[in-house]
Amino acid sequence: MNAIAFTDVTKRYGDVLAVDGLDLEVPAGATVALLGPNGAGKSTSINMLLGLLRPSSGEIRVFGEPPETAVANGEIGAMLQEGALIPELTVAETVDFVRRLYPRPLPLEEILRLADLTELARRRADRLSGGQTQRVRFALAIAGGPRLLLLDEPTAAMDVESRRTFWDNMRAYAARGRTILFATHYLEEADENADRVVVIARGRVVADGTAAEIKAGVAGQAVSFLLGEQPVAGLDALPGTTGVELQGGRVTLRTIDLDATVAALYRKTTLDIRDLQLHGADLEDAFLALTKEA
Ligand SMILES: Nc1ncnc2c1ncn2[C@@H]1O[C@H](COP(=O)(O)OP(=O)(O)OP(=O)(O)O)[C@@H](O)[C@H]1O
Repeated sequence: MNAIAFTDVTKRYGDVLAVDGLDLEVPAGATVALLGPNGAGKSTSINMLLGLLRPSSGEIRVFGEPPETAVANGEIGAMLQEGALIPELTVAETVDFVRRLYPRPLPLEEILRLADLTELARRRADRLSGGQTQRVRFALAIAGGPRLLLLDEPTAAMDVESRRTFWDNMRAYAARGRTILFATHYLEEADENADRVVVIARGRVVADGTAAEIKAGVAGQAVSFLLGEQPVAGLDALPGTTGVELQGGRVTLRTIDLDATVAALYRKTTLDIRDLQLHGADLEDAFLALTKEA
């Protein structure tokens, strides 16, 4: 069953086309990163999934239902970009207050444990650090035991240590078979924490797959080697090769098929090749190539 299905969804704000014919299906149990530059349409898509915005056209379903129904049934939890806590309440009081609003909440102790807040349970909300506040917001997002968890740039204000803890907590929740969609512009976060990365730019999906598939789909791979005085003529005809560069005796072949290029280099030439190095595209190269203005 699909947790999320967007079918040809468009969202306009006046003249601005924020989401442009978005088609996206996320099966139940997946952890998906929505990766895109500023203004790509990530927050708009998440707000539509929560029923906070209506699409201008197209259809959205969450577990087969309209978003409003899924929200009313406590199926969706969300951590959005803003949202203040009530300063006078303790962490435990805050979480307990919110969990009681849901039809099938998780037990309080379990929520505190999943969000790494057990030791801070009696701390007042206005005495928390930024990273601790984010953990409370995560706790509120999972309080109802949602089948679908939406996180809009959840680590934006966190330091390195808080981020690590946050993603550990997120993965522990995902491991219970829950579906997670998170928006980010951090490539490493998408790479490390999602089993699928959907790259969006200008309101459309421009790539969709595992991080490895997205990297492999971009012509950013290369092989380089030392050739000494031997001639470079003919190397541009090797399979997959898109360019040849020569610098200080080192030849670099750019390729869209690293395996084929390297195999042909050994099998189809008689060159004496030294110090062969392979250069894979990284996700950053792929992301920049995919999202740059057409
Ligand atoms: N309420 C609004 N009124 C008019 N335009 C809007 C509104 N909200 C968003 N937009 C525009 O819609 C486009 C998509 O914005 P959105 O916030 O969904 O992108 P995003 O991918 O979440 O960006 P960011 O990473 O910066 O949060 C942008 O061009 C933005 O300026």
